[in-house]
Amino acid sequence: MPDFATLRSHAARLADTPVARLLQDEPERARALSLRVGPLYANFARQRYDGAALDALYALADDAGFARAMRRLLDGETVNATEGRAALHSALRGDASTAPFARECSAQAAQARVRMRTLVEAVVASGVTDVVSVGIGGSDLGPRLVADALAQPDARVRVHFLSNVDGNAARRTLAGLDPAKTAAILISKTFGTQETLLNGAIVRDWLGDDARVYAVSANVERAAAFGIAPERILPMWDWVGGRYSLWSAVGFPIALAIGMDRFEALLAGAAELDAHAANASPRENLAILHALTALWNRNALGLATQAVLPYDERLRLLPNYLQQLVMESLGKSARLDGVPLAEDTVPVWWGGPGTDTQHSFFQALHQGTQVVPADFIGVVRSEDGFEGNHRALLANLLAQTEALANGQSSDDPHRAYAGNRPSTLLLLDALTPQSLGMLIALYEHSVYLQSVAWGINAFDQFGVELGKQVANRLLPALEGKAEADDPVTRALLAEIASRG
Ligand SMILES: O=P(O)(O)OC[C@H]1O[C@H](O)[C@H](O)[C@@H](O)[C@@H]1O
Repeated sequence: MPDFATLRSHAARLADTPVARLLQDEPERARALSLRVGPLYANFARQRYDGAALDALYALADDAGFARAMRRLLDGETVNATEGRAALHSALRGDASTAPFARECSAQAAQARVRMRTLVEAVVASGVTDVVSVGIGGSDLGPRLVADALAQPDARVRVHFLSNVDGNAARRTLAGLDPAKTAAILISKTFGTQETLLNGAIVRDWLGDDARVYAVSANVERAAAFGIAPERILPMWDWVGGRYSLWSAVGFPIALAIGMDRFEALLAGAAELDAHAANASPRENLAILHALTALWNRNALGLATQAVLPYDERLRLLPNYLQQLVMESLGKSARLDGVPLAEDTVPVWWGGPGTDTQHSFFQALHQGTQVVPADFIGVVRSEDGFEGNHRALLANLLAQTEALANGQSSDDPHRAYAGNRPSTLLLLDALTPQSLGMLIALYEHSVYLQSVAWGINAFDQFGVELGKQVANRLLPALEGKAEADDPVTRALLAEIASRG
């Protein structure tokens, strides 16, 4: 087990040394704690570690076997041990491995992309103006984020996303669409997800024409049984985790929204980050420093939440996407060997876009009793045509990271800012398919390395099963055909029945 106690002793030693002091004492800090990978720059100078603490963190990376673990991932070894599977999202976007299984998977992914390109062209050529993408969780959040971030005003088809089982979501999504000019894609790795099957049936019936219904699934039989013709089903595989799947045919809506070439540029950006994460030495490795910073804030400083604050409207869905990526991957309390963990794992991830959130929850970030470490994300060139706005956006981004770190003293406690609130700044040269691919892949690898340090499986999600099972048992109770076992649920069902 990596040595978290040593990290805590460094945190105790630094308890009275705020970030502002570290910056004063280490004139090179701003430069020394920055890294660049292509268009992605990162600055960690406002984190609360010093050189000795960083040495301890890199020693932990070594003890935990980060480099070996990265190889195991990319080579397609069974990193998802509880389900006996690989997690080869890297094979969806490049050739990061010479291992035969990983190469075979890359080849399958490339073949699927050829089919996907043909289907994208067919949909665009068919005169369809709108596409409804039906999926949830990993079959929704990634495509939704990327399609929204890279949306083009002159796109030939508009893509809409439908996830929630609440019928209001279907009603709102379909309102204003013309069934004769709309296609649907049902995305579900298992093709057994309640929300997607119910919403998929609504959209299929509303369309009234099966010829415009497509599917992406690892379960072709179930998709076919739903009435979707095999030539309109794109594949998924059990060696890809749902929340790591936007690089596969799950990205079909992305390719429809931004074009297949730009979708492939997104993959190329992620592949570049894969190569960096696998090959850069630990001290030059952005995925490693990002992961170590997360471990420092969680296990050395004991900080229980983490904010993600994109200063770019186009990245407004990044916090939602990262909530699943990070919290479904790392929200575990048993180690791979089944032993309960002695350390805390994932903090609560939350956030929202700046500058909006400055006017909502930033008060608490500056003066609340909980210190919340934050990832700020900015874009140097906005290309939105409003330069004055963009300068204001960047000024706010820089100001917030500075104010949180440095604080400001005052004789009036109500007007004092304690400062010493850590943040990382991630800066993209521009928001392009390539840079966005890199950014997402950075988070994927950081999450994986954190799981390695904790000895947990980042690729299962058994925690979501129980609620689904209980919901299925309660369906007949809601129809009045059965009784619930739980006394509170029974009382609630009676209340609902009396008002329904
Ligand atoms: O793609 P599907 O099989 O429909 O799964 C959709 C989602 O539902 C599950 O409950 C999991 O929590 C997610 O990891 C998954 O992405």
